[in-house]
Amino acid sequence: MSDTGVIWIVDDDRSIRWVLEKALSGAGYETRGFEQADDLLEALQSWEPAAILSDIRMPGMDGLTLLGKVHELRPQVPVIIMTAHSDLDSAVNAYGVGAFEYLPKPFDIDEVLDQVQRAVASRDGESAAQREVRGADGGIIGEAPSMQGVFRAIGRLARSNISVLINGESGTGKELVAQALHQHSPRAQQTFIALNMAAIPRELMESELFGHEKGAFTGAQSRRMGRFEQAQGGTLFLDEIGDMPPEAQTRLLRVLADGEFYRVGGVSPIRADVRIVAATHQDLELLVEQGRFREDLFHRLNVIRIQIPPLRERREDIPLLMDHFLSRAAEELGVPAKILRADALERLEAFSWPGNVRQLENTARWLTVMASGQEIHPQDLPPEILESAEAGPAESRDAEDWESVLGFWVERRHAAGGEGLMAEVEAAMIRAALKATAGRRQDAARLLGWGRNTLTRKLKELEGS
Ligand SMILES: Nc1ncnc2c1ncn2[C@@H]1O[C@H](COP(=O)(O)OP(=O)(O)OP(=O)(O)O)[C@@H](O)[C@H]1O
Repeated sequence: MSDTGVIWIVDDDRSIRWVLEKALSGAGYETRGFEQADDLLEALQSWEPAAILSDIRMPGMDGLTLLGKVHELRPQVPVIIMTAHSDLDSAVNAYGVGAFEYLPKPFDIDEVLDQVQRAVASRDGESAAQREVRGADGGIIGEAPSMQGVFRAIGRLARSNISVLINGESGTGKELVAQALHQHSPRAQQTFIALNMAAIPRELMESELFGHEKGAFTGAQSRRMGRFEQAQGGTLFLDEIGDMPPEAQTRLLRVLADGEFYRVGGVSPIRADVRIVAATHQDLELLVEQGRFREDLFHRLNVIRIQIPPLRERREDIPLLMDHFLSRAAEELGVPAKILRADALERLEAFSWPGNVRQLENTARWLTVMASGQEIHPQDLPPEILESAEAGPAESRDAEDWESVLGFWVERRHAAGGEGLMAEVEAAMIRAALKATAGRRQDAARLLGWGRNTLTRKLKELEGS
């Protein structure tokens, strides 16, 4: 029998059931509440609801087990999983066994209504039970509401091939999100290739992307496959897309429009079956306005946008992330994981993390090596964190202390078995000098005490490395 238009809610928490029932009936749905998954399953033998909203953790049968059983019995019924344990794992687990949506608690009522509406509408389309079963990967940590938005976007995009543009500061996890998009896509079994536009010398960009035929240009001694060809059937992650030179932008646009490309010097077109995920820390709209990025390409890439917030805007994730990285660092080094004292954690939570999660990860490694005891005290923290707390924002800090900061860095690298530090220092100096001179090479060279040719040569070496 059909229970058409009726939304079933299963949650052991009576108040949650009540809130949902009120909201849904206010929106014109009939509802039926269940305290336990078993009762719902029994009713499902004789009735078929329009959709099911299920809690993930309940006494007796949990939400994901219920989900599996619902799909055996009534594969066409969409299920929305609600959970307070809001990480990507449970979301992806839910998608993997065919959930329609994933709703982290505490939820917004409008969002619940929106999802229920879409779940009901989806019944006319593809059956939720036909969703591919995929394993959970975990990996991305985040309980902050802004990260939940990111996870939901990954979940929603799971079955699609559309282009995605990821925005976020350096070290916020753009590549990780791109990988998750790939892993949860129908292309998961194919290749994921990551390419950083800022790291490829301009003159080699086209050949890197599309490959070349033998003799296409001086130095092209043999035919070479480009990244597009390598990623065939899979996903190509184009990081720092804002740094793509104009000629390459034009070619990329043509590939996206035509679905085919030519190797440099090639005459026969090659079909491009590649999903593009692009990322940037820059404001692409602004680059478009300034005429530095093609507007048509921007629109092609910007079908779906995922914005990853900087770590300082999701400080509530710092304890979780720190825990995760401390245990990982300990595992890598084969030592017991250090324990962070509450006062040390407070300092970490107050820090601005300009290098975002990457900086936090490095700090966890550093602490694992450098903190003398098993517990991490505030005084064990790296100087940049201690000093920033004492002296306020980076701008107001005494610029003369760079030598001591450098000293600490060298010590830490030495303790971690580091080598070849000068190359890193030189690269950092070059970047800093170019930043300080707004990219004017002549001025940067003078600042560094080099001739312009030396700087150009060093930059070439850096690009090639
Ligand atoms: N939410 C997260 N949970 C766990 N690890 C994370 C998270 N975000 C980032 N990381 C880790 O931080 C490091 C930096 O992440 P990633 O390389 O994805 O950043 P990015 O934004 O692509 O940086 P860039 O723009 O500099 O290339 C990686 O080691 C990644 O595994």
